[in-house]
Amino acid sequence: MEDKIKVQAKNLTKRFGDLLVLDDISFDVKEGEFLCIVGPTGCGKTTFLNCLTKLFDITAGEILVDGNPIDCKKNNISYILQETSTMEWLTVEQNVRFGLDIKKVDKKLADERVAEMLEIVGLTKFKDYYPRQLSVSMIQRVVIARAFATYPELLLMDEPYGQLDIDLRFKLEDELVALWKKTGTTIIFITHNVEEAVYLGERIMVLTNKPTKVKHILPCELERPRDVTTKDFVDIRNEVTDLIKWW
Ligand SMILES: Nc1ncnc2c1ncn2[C@@H]1O[C@H](COP(=O)(O)OP(=O)(O)OP(=O)(O)O)[C@@H](O)[C@H]1O
Repeated sequence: MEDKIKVQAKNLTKRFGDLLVLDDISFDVKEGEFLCIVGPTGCGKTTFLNCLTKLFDITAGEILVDGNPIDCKKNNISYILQETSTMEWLTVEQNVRFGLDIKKVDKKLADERVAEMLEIVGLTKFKDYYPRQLSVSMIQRVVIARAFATYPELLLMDEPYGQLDIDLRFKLEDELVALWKKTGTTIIFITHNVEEAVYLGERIMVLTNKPTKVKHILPCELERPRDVTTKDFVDIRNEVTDLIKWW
């Protein structure tokens, strides 16, 4: 069976005045895929996400979700940024439930979803805590559980773990993979970190310097959980590292 295309960038161009940032970019993201995007600082990774969510107007070309321009009322999209945080005045459980309430999901299903999400990220015992009582890692877990609770069709992640130390990052990445498998969500994950891209992605898209084009898209079909010390892992990591020698 042919893979269904979830997101399609067609000849996407974005300028800010005279500054050409995205230069005629075309690529597809398959439904249920985990795509990692790596590219040099300032090449337009965040700009791409902002074009996708219609925060920015596109100069030329288009981005389609399921073959149509995105409709933020109809499409169920979650977005996690580096600085995304919890809602301080809500408990862990209420934070995770937030999107379900907005979407007026039936109470029984919402209860099940919240319980399921809290279980996967290991926060069941802390469901009545407030964010101020939690560690940094627990807050990150609330954020991710909240993002997945509605089983979004598309999750956009912009350097969510850039500031975290490596042990914690690996744990959160494993939970992210577990949630992705559980929900079947299509994920577009932006990172500067090549190892993180190879640990997570099913394909890795490497961008050039501005004006930005797609330099290469590599498959990354390693078994999960991935082991960063295996030859296959190191080979892909080296290949991506060679591709991102932007200088
Ligand atoms: N609203 C805006 N107005 C004008 N220029 C902008 C705007 N947003 C982004 N830019 C410019 O577009 C380029 C791409 O920025 P963007 O933040 O998308 O890059 P990035 O790849 O996400 O960067 P980083 O790796 O630092 O996260 C930069 O040169 C930036 O200065």
